[in-house]
Amino acid sequence: MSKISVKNLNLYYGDFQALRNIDLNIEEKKVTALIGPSGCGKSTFLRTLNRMNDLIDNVKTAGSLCLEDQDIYRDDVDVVALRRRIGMVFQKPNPFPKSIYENVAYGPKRYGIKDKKQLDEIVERSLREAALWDEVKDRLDKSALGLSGGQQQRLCIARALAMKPEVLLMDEPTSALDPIATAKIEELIIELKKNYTIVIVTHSMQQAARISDNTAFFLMGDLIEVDKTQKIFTTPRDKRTEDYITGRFG
Ligand SMILES: Nc1ncnc2c1ncn2[C@@H]1O[C@H](COP(=O)(O)OP(=O)(O)OP(=O)(O)O)[C@@H](O)[C@H]1O
Repeated sequence: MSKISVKNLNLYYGDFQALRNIDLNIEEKKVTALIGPSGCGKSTFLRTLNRMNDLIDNVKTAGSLCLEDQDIYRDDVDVVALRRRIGMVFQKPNPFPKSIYENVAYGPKRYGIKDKKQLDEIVERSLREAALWDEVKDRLDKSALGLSGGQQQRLCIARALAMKPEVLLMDEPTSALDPIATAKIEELIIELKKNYTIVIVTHSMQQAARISDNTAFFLMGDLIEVDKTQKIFTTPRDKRTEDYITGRFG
């Protein structure tokens, strides 16, 4: 089933067209990987899904993007509520300079949850879901900045999960991490897809092959091909996809 369906999406930064006629369905409770050479529009596309591009000046978006049956670009959409349903994790772990507890409790508190017991429960659930609880449960009041890079990234995932999103967008979430921390995040992503729909931008084709169900290949603003990951990496339909995955460019 499609969680998000994108039809005829075009996006411009001023006069520059960064995405052209994109049609793509994001399947529910699956991992969709976005791959392609630098500058092809992967991050731009990812940001259209929760309207993060709205924050950039001079962006024009046309086409239709639906989260289930809701058109997310309608004028009356509450963008804050939308971003609550579609959370985001960035390339570089970006915890707040606050305690581990406060990082996770921050969003729920802003949404008006004040009850300490309820916040405790959200913090524990989110940290458990992000496979971080056992490592931090005895130092919840310590600064998040004292965690390792991989732990910080799992904390950022916990922070997103605290808002009970339905979709998680991840923009190269492991590119700043070592192989062991990367493996932990990959395991976590595979676990999380039981409950969440995940869209991940990655430069690593090995990573896309390891963790994703579907893969979309972008090239210079066009979506060249989208299919089951297995198919993309074994028998792609388009010569350009084949050239990219066999390392002929990129
Ligand atoms: N804020 C912006 N203003 C103008 N042009 C932009 C902006 N952000 C991105 N672009 C341009 O849009 C195109 C797509 O960029 P985008 O960052 O989406 O690509 P990408 O595939 O994610 O690249 P990378 O893998 O290097 O992160 C590029 O040509 C880029 O220079």
